[in-house]
Amino acid sequence: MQPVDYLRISLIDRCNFRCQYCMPDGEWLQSLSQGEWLTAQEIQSLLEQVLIPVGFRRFRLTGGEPLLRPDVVEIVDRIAHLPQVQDLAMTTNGFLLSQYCQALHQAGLKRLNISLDTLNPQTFQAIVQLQPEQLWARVWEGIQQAYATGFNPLKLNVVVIPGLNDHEVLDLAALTLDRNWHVRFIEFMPIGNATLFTARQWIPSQELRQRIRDRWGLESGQVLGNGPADVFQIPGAQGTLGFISQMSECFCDRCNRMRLSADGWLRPCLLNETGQLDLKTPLRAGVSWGELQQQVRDLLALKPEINYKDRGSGTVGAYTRTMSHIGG
Ligand SMILES: Nc1nc2c(ncn2[C@@H]2O[C@H](COP(=O)(O)OP(=O)(O)OP(=O)(O)O)[C@@H](O)[C@H]2O)c(=O)[nH]1
Ligand SMILES: C[S@@+](CC[C@H](N)C(=O)[O-])C[C@H]1O[C@@H](n2cnc3c(N)ncnc32)[C@H](O)[C@@H]1O
Ligand code: SF4
Ligand code: SF4
Repeated sequence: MQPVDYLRISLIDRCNFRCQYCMPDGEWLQSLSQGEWLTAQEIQSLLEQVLIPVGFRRFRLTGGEPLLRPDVVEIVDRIAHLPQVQDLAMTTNGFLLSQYCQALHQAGLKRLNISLDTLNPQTFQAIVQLQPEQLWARVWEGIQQAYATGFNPLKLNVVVIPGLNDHEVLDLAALTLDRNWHVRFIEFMPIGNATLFTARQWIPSQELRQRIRDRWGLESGQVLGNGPADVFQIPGAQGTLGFISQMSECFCDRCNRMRLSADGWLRPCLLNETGQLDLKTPLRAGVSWGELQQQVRDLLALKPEINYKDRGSGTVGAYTRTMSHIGG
């Protein structure tokens, strides 16, 4: 078993996009109120006093959209300065990146993964389900600025949806030819929008690799990361290609992570609801750090049994929390 030392922290459950694959169809999502969020100080205390002592060392800030959190730079600064932290990264939709990338970098954020499912502005509007033009251009500008600011490696996440953006796989892969960017293709998972998942299904990474291999050839590659991507490279390209293949090649037996939600629930698995632990209520009630550490150690001991394969054991009907709530 892998050591579980990677924590994905959701800073906020709200988002300024409504990506088709992430949000339930036509359903209004109830958001947490600001008072329900862990504060910046509470996140720092939980890390320093509970989660780092039980072994977490690598952290990723996500959401919802983490850049909607007003104190995001302060949170980065607090985490980056904890001496035991070995890696601090963020996953964002990039819309507010131009505005924030300098401050985030100065505060100590090292790596960024940015969602970019298409190179076509109209397809982008259809995916994020928002009307204003210039959305794609603004995200593209954010990516360029983040790269210029020095975020390295800079990764782009593409959820591949049959009939929606799969015809762009070669164009997206081509971004890595002359840029040191790392494009990752993610198999659509059955969380977020069940209707879309049932209608469209997913494309196995193996099939995408074959398309790329037929065009340019493909060899194994390497890039810094803590996640489940299998990394390849077009021969001679500056960047790499990653494939995140939960559906075709379940990677649960190498799972190294847990998630902390914006309202302080520690969750052992993205796709299985078993074992979630409320840390905020006892924290606010003054329960001792030692007691909280013990509760997390007990959950870590159960973690190998809580995974996608065994999801039926913990999930009744549909998932009660979506990707944006859990922290994807
Ligand atoms: N099933 C499953 N999918 C995951 C998990 N972690 C990440 N993913 C998928 O991988 C995608 C990309 O994750 P990112 O937020 O970019 O982070 P990462 O791949 O862990 O990051 P690196 O440290 O750069 O490797 C997510 O959107 C999910 O679709 C996980 O624990 N389980
Ligand atoms: C939930 S988002 C949160 C961070 C940020 N808002 C963003 O989009 O990058 C994190 C990641 O989850 C991925 N994601 C969301 N729903 C998914 C699904 N049903 N299957 C696979 N990946 C999904 C997104 O593409 C994104 O890369
Ligand atoms: S949380 Fe991320 S993936 Fe989900 S709707 Fe927002 S931008 Fe899209
Ligand atoms: S589905 Fe659960 S156990 Fe499997 S890799 Fe993702 S978080 Fe880990």
